[in-house]
Amino acid sequence: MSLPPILEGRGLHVRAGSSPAVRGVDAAFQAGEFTAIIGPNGAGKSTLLRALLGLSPLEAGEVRLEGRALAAWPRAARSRRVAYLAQGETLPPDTRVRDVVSLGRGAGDWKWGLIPTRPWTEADEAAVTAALERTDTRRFETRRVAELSGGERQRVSLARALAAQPALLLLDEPTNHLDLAYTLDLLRYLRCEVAGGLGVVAVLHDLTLAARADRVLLLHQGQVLAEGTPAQVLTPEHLRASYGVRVSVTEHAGRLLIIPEDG
Ligand SMILES: Nc1ncnc2c1ncn2[C@@H]1O[C@H](COP(=O)(O)OP(=O)(O)OP(=O)(O)O)[C@@H](O)[C@H]1O
Repeated sequence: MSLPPILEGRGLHVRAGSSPAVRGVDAAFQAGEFTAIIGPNGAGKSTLLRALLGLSPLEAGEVRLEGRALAAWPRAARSRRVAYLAQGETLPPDTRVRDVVSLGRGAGDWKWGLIPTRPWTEADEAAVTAALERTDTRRFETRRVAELSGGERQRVSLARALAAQPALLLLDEPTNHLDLAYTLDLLRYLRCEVAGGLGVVAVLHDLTLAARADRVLLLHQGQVLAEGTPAQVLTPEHLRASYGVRVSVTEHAGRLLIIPEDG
């Protein structure tokens, strides 16, 4: 019997500006599963993530978190279950790294934006330390954000999201700014967390990375063009239809390689 989804969107229609950006998408995300969302620029990937988080108003459809309508969840409880790392997230430049990561523990827990609604505990401290360690950011935890490189900031953003100890982690292009070593580290880390039960949904542009997910959702013009295992989705036909590029797909050492033939 399959597990119920942590987060589920049914019949989602979302407008961005004056045009429809997501058109009739169904998507469900489980614990212990790594889903890659792929598709060309403007396909609606970020808009879909934002809609699933309740950050973009729905024109039609419904999002349910653990079986309950998203709108019925208090904001703080919702952000403890589902953490989000936005594309190009900007962090407060004068804030120290550890304090930024600590924000992940209390998202939405501030009354009138000023007064914490619950005391800071040892469990909070331990979760922050663990998130710093897992992202290899603890060694500069006392530095200010303004003193970090783009890749280091990206890892601090990830640490902030992880500090919430969510059931599901939504990441929008998390490998932006990361060098090859940290990209592979991130992937290894995510795989390890997924094995421990975390659900991960990542918007990825690198199809070779997407090929290492459990499941791939290919968006094209706001609709799901294909969904399934990497081998089912990452076919020359699907990639030609969505990206307009001819590719060949081969297997090397048990992994799919996508090689563009044009150009
Ligand atoms: N604020 C906005 N106002 C108007 N149109 C928007 C807005 N945000 C997004 N769009 C449009 O909605 C569509 C989907 O955008 P979205 O950012 O979801 O795509 P994406 O697949 O994440 O793209 P990318 O790979 O370039 O990040 C695009 O056509 C985009 O131009």
